[in-house]
Parts: sequence; C-alpha cells; structure tokens
Amino acid sequence: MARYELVKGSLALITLTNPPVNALSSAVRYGITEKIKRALGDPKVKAVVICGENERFCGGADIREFAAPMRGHSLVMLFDDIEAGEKPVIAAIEGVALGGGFELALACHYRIAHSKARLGLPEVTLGLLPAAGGTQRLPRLIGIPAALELITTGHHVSAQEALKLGMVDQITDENACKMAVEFALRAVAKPLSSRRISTLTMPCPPNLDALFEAVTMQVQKKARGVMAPLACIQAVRAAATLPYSKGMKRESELMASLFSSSQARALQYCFFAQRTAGKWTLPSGAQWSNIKPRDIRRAAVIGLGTMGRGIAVSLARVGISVIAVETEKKLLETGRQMVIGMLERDAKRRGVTASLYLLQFTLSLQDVKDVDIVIEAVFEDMSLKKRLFRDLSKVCRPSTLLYTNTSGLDVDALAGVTDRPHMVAGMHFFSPAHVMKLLEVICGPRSSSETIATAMSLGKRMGKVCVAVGNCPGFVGNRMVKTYTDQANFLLEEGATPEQVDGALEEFGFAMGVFRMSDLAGLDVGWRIRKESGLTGPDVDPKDPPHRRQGHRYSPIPDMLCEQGRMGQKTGCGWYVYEKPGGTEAKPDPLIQKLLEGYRVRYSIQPRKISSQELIERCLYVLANEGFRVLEDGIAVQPEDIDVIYLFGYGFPRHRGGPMFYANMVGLGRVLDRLEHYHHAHPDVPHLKPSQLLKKLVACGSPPIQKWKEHIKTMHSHL
Ligand SMILES: CCC/C=C/C(=O)SCCNC(=O)CCNC(=O)[C@H](O)C(C)(C)COP(=O)([O-])OP(=O)([O-])OC[C@H]1O[C@@H](n2cnc3c(N)ncnc32)[C@H](O)[C@@H]1OP(=O)([O-])[O-]
Repeated sequence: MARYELVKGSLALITLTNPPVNALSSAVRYGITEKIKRALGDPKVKAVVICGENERFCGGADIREFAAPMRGHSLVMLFDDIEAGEKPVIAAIEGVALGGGFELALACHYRIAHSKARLGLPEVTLGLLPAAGGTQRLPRLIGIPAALELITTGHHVSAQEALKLGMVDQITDENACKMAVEFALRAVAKPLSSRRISTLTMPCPPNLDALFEAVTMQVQKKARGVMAPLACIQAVRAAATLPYSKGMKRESELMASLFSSSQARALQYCFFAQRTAGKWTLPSGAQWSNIKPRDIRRAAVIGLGTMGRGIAVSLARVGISVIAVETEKKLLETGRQMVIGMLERDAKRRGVTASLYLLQFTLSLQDVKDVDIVIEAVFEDMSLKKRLFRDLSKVCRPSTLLYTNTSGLDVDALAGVTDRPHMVAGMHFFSPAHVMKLLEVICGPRSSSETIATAMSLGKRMGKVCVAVGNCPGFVGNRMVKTYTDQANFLLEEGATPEQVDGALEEFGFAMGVFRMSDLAGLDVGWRIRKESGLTGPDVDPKDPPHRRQGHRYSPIPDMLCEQGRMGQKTGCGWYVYEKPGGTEAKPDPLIQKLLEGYRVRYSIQPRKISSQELIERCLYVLANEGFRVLEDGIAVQPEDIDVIYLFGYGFPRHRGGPMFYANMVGLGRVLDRLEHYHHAHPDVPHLKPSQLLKKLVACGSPPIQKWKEHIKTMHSHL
C-alpha cells in the first residue's frame, strides 16, 4: 500500500498506492510507517519525497474504516516521526491533499503542489475534526483566522490560494513529484528546525476572544445544532492557548467526543449515499457502468419561466448551446434579459467570461428541429404539455431526446403522445434550477436506458446530484413532501401555530420550517395543483365536507389563505406577515391566529397543547413512512436515493442523514410504534398507517439501512 524506491542514489520516493484516492487505510498507514522508518534509518538516503499513485496525493483517512474503532498504526505518531526526523521530507501534491492527506503534508518539511491540486481539511463535513494534528499545525502555519475558516467549513482551496495562504511552498504546472525530487536534492543542505510546523510560534492576533466568539456565533447560525464545527473551534482555541503537546491532547479528546456520535454517522452516511445514488440500475440490468450516454451539444428549453431560465443557465454554463423558446414576444424578451443577467453574474463570480454566444432566443418551435435534446419547462398543465410533445414529435429530428421538467405529472402519458415514447423521460429540476443541486431523473415505463443514461450524465455535467426514480404522481420528492405538509396543516387545526411547527423543525435542523418555506415558494403553487387534482375549487364533490376529500381528512386552511390573496412573501403575507410584498422577515400574524381559532370553533375542534416531540414525530415519521411506500412500490431503488433527494432538494439537515436514515437512527421499532399510535388517534389519515415494508423490516429485527435493499429486492421495480 506504499511503494519504496531509491532515486538519484540518495532520495527515498514513497508512493501511496491505494486507488482511487490513496485513502489512509490501516494497510496504507502501516506501509508508510514502515517505509519512513526504512528511509530515516538508511544512511544512503538524504531526503524523502512522498507522493500518491495516479496523480492523486491522498484523499484522507479511509472513511469506510470509521464504522469500527480506529485500529492499527496511529497517524499522529507517524506524522510526529516524519516531522521530527533529521532528513527533509517533501510532500509532492497532485490531485488532492484532503483531511489526513493534507495533515500528512503538514507533517512534511516542504509541500510542492501541482497548480491544479486542491487542498483542505474537510473532516468537519463528516462530523469530525482534523485529529492528526491538523487543528494544531495549520494555525501555526497560516494563522488562526485563516485556519479557523478552513477547518470549520471544510472548504477545499486551489493550489494558488494555498500558496497565497502559505499552505504550500511552491506550485508547478509540471509533474509535482519530479519537481519535489529536484527540490529535495537542494533541501538536503538546509537546516530543518524552522520547517517543523509544530515548533513554530503561534501568530496570535490581539483580539483573540472576540475572534473566537464571532466565529462561534457564525457557526451556530449557519449550522444550528451541529457539533463538529464547534469542536473544531475549541481545538483551534487550544492551539492558540496551549503548548503543542497539550493542544494535541485536547484535539484527541474532542475527536473522541465526535467519533462515534450519531451526527458523524449521519454525515458519513450522506457522503456514501450521494455516491451510491449516482450508480443507477434499471431492472433490465442496464446501469451507469454499461450504458453509454449521448454526447449533448445542442439543447432546446421550452418555456422561459423561472424553471426554464434556470435550466437554460445550467446548460450554457457547461458549454451546451441553448435555443430558448417562448410563445409571446414580451415573455421572450423578459426571459432573455433574465437569462443573460444570470449568466453574466455567474461568470463574474467564477472569474470567467459569460458564454452568451451559446444562447439563442426564439418564438418559433421550428427552430428546435436539429437539437440533441429538448427540455420542456412550460406551465404545469397536462393538456398544454401533451400538445407541446405532439408538436415536438413532428418538429424534431427522429434522434432528438425529449425530457419534461414536470414536478409530478405522468411522464408516460406525455411519452404516449409522441412518435418516440422510448426517447422520453423526466428531468425534474428544483427551483432555482441553476442553484439547486438536485435533479430527479424520471424513468417512464418505456424510457430507454440510453435516454436515462443521457439525462443522468447531462445532470452530472451540470454539477447536479442526480437520482433516477420511477414514474408516479409527485415522483419521490413531491409525493413524500405532501404527507409532511398535510401533517403540518393538521397540527395547526389541532392547536399548533405556524411558528410552533416551524420552530420545532428548525430546532431539528431544517434551515426553514414548512410554513416559512411555503411562504418563500408561494402558496399558489400548491393551490393550483390541488385545484387540478380536484381537491379544491369547482371540481370538488359537493357531498364532501370541507375537511374531507375522497374519504380522507383534508385541511382546507391553505386554500383559505390563497382565497384571501395570502400567497406568501411575494404578496407580503401568507402563513406569516412581512414588512412589504417581497419582504423576507417573517413575523407571526394575529390574523392567522384568528383564522385558526375560527376554523376550530366552526368544526368543533378542541385545541390542545402539542409537544415538540409530537410535532417532529408526526411530520417526520410520516415522511419516512411514505419513503418506505416509495421503496415498496419500486419508485426508488434504495433508501439512499430518497435521502439524497431530501438532502439536496428539500433542505433536510445533513447531520440527520435524510428521512430514511433518521428513521433508522431513531429505531424502526419506535417509528412503527409511534405511527401506530398516531394512526389510531387519526384513522382518517391513511399516510399515518405504517407501511408494509416498515412492518416487514421490524419483523426481521430492524436490519441496518445498508441491508434494507435485500428486503426490497423481491418487490417490483418501476424504474
Ligand atoms: C483520524 C484522522 C483524522 C483524519 C480524518 C480524515 O482524513 S477524514 C477524510 C477526509 N477526506 C475527505 O473528506 C475527502 C473525501 N473525498 C472526496 O471529497 C472526493 O472523493 C475526492 C475529492 C477525493 C475525489 O472526488 P472524485 O469525484 O474524483 O471521486 P469520488 O468522490 O467519486 O470518489 C471515488 C471513490 O473513492 C471513495 N473515497 C473518496 N474518498 C475516500 C476516503 N477518504 N475514504 C474512503 N473512500 C473514499 C469514494 O467513496 C468513491 O468510492 P466508490 O463510489 O467508487 O466505491
């Protein structure tokens, strides 16, 4: 796991050999420890260069080993030995030096990086801290403010930034290993004392307490309830106030408090879940590794509303030429200006030139005849979409793939009106499409594997996290979210206020509770969907009382708000009241309180005090319960897919892992008990009835989430 070569007669070249990222597994740690010992003990060797195979220095400790207590050779001891050695050790950084990998580089006496390399200490994103001396060495090298920023955020920096900050000594466009070898030959004659970072005096700014306080406040605001960033701050504070050896002891104590925490487990699960979701498989056996996606150069986006604009920007940003189509001159012009403005701002932020030459705007559908793909983003109206897909069938060349950005309509019904149903699928972007990372790729029953592979690969190219899902109303994300918002509405009827429900969810870790989120998104979106599906408006069965629809409990309260023009932030009031239309500061509104009181009186509902525990359980267990149904219906292949959708599309707090991981953490038996309890109390809410899969898993002894797939396998897949 580490190769040893003698080069130029006097240099030991140690290469980490653990593809794909040369993670520091216990075998690698053993390998480096042995090879360093050999190099330091060999009188022929005058200097050492450490590099990584396949042009990647090191991606850090092996995260897969974190599931069990750390065993084998200690990184801390290895790094102390490297630093204390009497021979110069040079890190030759290509690709990445992250986490333990960068800590290894910090223990070396010199660091030479390739200009394309990226460096950082991302442990915090895994619920940990850089516990192999990173929190003690980095502040001594680059100062406390810069080290705090890197360690508490986990941001990676480019080689250029690293050079500016003093994290590396030199950058090169050539092979970093070759450069490091030449550098090492010169370094042999130089004294090493000033190169041992642990011995450097800490550069302390005068207002240390104020600095730590400000960073703590910032972290608490950004990552409410997340433990690791606070532990990182404490570790850096120890570096600032204690001698190195005591600081190291503190670093290790803090790491011990994080290592087996549920937050660390959740965050590490998220890391792997994201990668698992990218590896899609269809029942036919077609999968990410055996189907070649089409190469996409020209795309058309139909509809320049909020979604269409974001999609056009996402495409142009990665070099795809875009023909954007609208039906009216005024809409086309507004869309054009918005897209150009968005692309220009984006390019400025990234320090590149906006690729406006890739854009074409037109009122004629005929102009899309030669594109490789079409992404439809018109109004959420089935008959309108069907008309458009029929027209596209006629206009586009036979090889053009057709995608719809519908957020929940039947993708197969659209495929059915075309001359190429196998070349139709869904690409469900989330708003704003150029910002949000999630892309649900909807596989209709007739979508070909190439159609899916192309959507997944194009999404990845646009920087999206893509999840392949089956075709059902609302797909995965919106199908599940309905059960969550329904519960929130029922809780209002029973006695809660919007601020109580939101408070509990925000305390849980959501950046925004369900009602604040609804105000931001606009209440009219859901209203329109409910009207279309006959839940409200003129199509309602006159025999249904206001709080029952299709035999089940229904809350008409959101409809009542919409009827009063309370559409959320854009109208200055919704579930909350705002300083002005478009305002963002949500204040509880006495009118809402009055509306709720009136509603309860009208329907003889005795309000009760509802605990935060009930608010969380009702909203989140019902969400997971629907997730189990999504799995048993074959709409998602594995729980990781659902969790990734919720992490990237719905702001589920990452340190809770996603709704399915959270249910797993709580314990499936407990979730089942509570759902049974709530269903008993509310038999007219079918979503509270425990799903078959949940019951099956509990009956099988509640296997860990990674094993659920074995129990789902037997079920029918809709992908
Ligand atoms: C006690 C000491 C304290 C130190 C703590 C640490 O160092 S904590 C660690 C701090 N370090 C980090 O947080 C860095 C985490 N890693 C990354 O950020 C990225 O992987 C990358 C930027 C290194 C490469 O991006 P990319 O898009 O080119 O590639 P990709 O992302 O698709 O990964 C390819 C494959 O490698 C796998 N794998 C990757 N890293 C690790 C690992 N450390 N371990 C194990 N496996 C790892 C990954 O799962 C995937 O496996 P699959 O699916 O093929 O079976």
